[in-house]
This record gives sequence, C-alpha cells and structure tokens, in this order.
Amino acid sequence: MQAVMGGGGFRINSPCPRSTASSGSALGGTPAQQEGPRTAAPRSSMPQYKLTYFNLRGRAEISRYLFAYSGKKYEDHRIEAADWPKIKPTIPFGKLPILEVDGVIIHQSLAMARYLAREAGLAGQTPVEQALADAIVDTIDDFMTLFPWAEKNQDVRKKAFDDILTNKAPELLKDLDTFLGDKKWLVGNSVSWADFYWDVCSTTLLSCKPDLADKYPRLLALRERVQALPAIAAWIQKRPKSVM
Ligand SMILES: N[C@@H](CCC(=O)N[C@@H](CS)C(=O)NCC(=O)O)C(=O)O
Repeated sequence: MQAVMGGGGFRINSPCPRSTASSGSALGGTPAQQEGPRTAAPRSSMPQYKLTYFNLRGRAEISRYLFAYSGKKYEDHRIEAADWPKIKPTIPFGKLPILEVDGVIIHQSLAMARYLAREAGLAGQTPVEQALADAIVDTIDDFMTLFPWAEKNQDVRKKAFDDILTNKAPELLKDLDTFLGDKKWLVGNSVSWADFYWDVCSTTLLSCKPDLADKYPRLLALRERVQALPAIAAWIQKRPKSVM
C-alpha cells in the first residue's frame, strides 16, 4: 500500500479500494428503521468507503455508528497491531483511523465522522446546531485525550486512569448534564453525531468505572436512547467484541 498525493488529496495507490478482499470484513450497515437518514444520495452515486483502524472500537467507532445509522455499505478494515509498523509508513500522517472515499484518504477521526454526519443529516440542522454539535464532540474528545492510552507501564496507566476518572470526570459529567438538561437530544430536537459520540465514549469510560455516571440519570438515559435506535442496536449486537 502506498499513498500518493493527487488533486483531490491523498489516495492509496493499492489494489482497487472498492475491493473487499482484505483482512477486515465487509460490513454493510443496516438501514435505520426509525429516525432514518435525512439526506439520501441516489444509489448510483454512492461512493465506495473503506475505514481502516485497529481491531478496536476506539477512534473509529463513531464513524462505524454513522455508517450503521445511514445504512451505507463500507469496508470495515481492521489491521493487526503486529502489522502496524510496516503499514504505518504507507499511511499519510502515520496514524489511524483513516477513511477512504472513492480512494481519497481522509485522516483524523473527527474530520471523518463530521463528514459522515453531514452526509447522514446528523451534523446539526442549522449552522448554530452544527457548531454546538462540534463543540460537544470536541469537549468530550478533549476529555478522552487526557488518558494515556498508549502507556505500557500498567501501574502508571492505572494511576493516571483512576486520577482522571475520579478527579476530572465529574466536572465533564456535570457540564454535559447541564447542557443536556431535560432535552431528548444534546443539540436541537433530533439525534446528532454529538449524541453518538457521547454514547461511544461513555461506553469506554463506563467499562473503566461502571458507576461513573450514576449521579447523572439523564446522561445514562441518553445512552439508552442512542442504543435503542434500531440501526445502532443492530450494530452493537453484531460488532466484533473488543475491550476498547
Ligand atoms: N487525532 C487523531 C489521533 C490519531 C491517533 O493517535 N491514532 C492512534 C490510534 S488511536 C495511532 O494511530 N497510533 C499508532 C501510532 O501513532 O503509531 C484522530 O483522532 O484520528
């Protein structure tokens, strides 16, 4: 696999990105049966999508939620950690996830997800809602970035995780709960990618500290609403099991 720069950005110079032959599985999303996509591209113009990440939920899961919700087919390409050193030099900017759209490579998980959210009508219904959804996603992401995910020393890692979950998480949760208030969704009157991001990230946080959000039933209920969307429920049911 080799990346080359073209007029439309980086492309992976590899066997056809439309091919599904890879170590990953070709997973098509399930069309949402409820609160379905608000903008649907005609089938004939549907781009070919390939999402590459490790075999984790991690930073790719928000995009997988958006694919599931929109019902768009994509290749969910999961690489083995052992293969990463040889793949890394072929990836523009050397990090995963990346999303290929008809061979054009988009890097940065939130840029990818924002693009998919726009396509699915989940980026916010007005420019102000879009800014608010972005702001919530960035706020949650700022918090997730505090954790030393790559720390190899388990004692150091555990100490840092405990400290963040005990001392820093309450402030975030309080602020998110205030922002949500008694609304059904975080932004506007309909589900957005901000709700998805809360669900994705809080799933990881709760696996580290199950009682983390016990004081915030409204935030927990929001998770339940996201997970009850039929396409998301179906994805959660069928996705590969992983710790993070
Ligand atoms: N801000 C970037 C962070 C990308 C990132 O740090 N990816 C990690 C995995 S979550 C990675 O590729 N690590 C391997 C490496 O840096 O060699 C994003 O959101 O995509």
